[in-house]
Amino acid sequence: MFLELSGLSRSFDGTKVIRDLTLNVDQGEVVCLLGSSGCGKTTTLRLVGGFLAPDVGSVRVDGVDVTRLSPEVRPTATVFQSYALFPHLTVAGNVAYGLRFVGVARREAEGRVCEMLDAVGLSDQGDAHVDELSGGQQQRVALARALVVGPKVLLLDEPFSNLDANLRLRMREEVHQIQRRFGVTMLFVTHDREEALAFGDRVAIMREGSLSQVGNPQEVYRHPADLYCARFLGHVNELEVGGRRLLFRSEDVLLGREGGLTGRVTDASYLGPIWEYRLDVGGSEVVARAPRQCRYTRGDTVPLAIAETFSV
Ligand SMILES: Nc1ncnc2c1ncn2[C@@H]1O[C@H](COP(=O)(O)OP(=O)(O)OP(=O)(O)O)[C@@H](O)[C@H]1O
Repeated sequence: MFLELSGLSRSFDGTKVIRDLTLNVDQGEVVCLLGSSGCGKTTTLRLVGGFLAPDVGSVRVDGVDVTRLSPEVRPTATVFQSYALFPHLTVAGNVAYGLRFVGVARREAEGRVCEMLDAVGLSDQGDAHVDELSGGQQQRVALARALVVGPKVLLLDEPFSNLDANLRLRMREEVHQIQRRFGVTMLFVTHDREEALAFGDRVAIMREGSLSQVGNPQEVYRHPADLYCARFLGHVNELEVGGRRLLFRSEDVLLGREGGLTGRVTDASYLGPIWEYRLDVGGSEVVARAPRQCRYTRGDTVPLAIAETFSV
């Protein structure tokens, strides 16, 4: 394994925040660390980046134990939520900054800065000051600054959280392209389930300082380890049918299809590409997501079938 987190634990003021966390990441793989606020995602990233030391456990990168190394000498680079750019330096100055500590000759440094600015689409902004840039551009500078040192592992802490929804999607795609181009191994922190599913080769679901499930997006979504993981990734319907408890996703409810069940529509919300319905099915609430063409209104009685269930 390329990045190995083994049995990491860390307490603050006597409270255990990270509990015996183990995670292995392949070379070139993107793993998204997904969890609710306060579950320990940033602390985990700081342990990997060297900004914090674990009480117990180790971090290895490419076979080397880096647990006691400081951030500057670790083969990792971090993109923080706040970008942490230097306002008094130009775009190129910010990108070049990291190279000062790794003893790269001036000419080579200039070449690498140019290459990185090109990779993030900022070739013509090298002389600009960072406070003249938009949020998305600042994000690109932060990414270029992290990549310029040629890290073996790139750590990203909610890098898109300050961007609006459209830019967020665009930056996600751009970072994905850059990741593929450089083949860099990534640990990516987010609390956004869609972002984790779309971005990660694997998703690691974190809860109260440890990992509840690690798997590829389809695995964690379709075969959740437990109800917590299932609910974290989307709405879970629970229905007693013939003495059995069925668990199923809202998009697996087929409205208008004869399946032995009937529901009464209690609410309908238009979400753009789809409608979301709430139905009363024999006294239980069922949430259904259906294409635009599938149109019902409150009070309608609708036959329904369930396409797929899952168990935990
Ligand atoms: N330096 C610190 N001193 C004391 N407590 C800390 C410190 N850093 C983190 N914590 C606590 O550890 C817990 C986990 O924090 P962490 O920032 O890792 O969570 P998170 O999952 O990244 O949350 P968010 O999504 O809100 O950023 C929280 O209860 C936090 O208050």
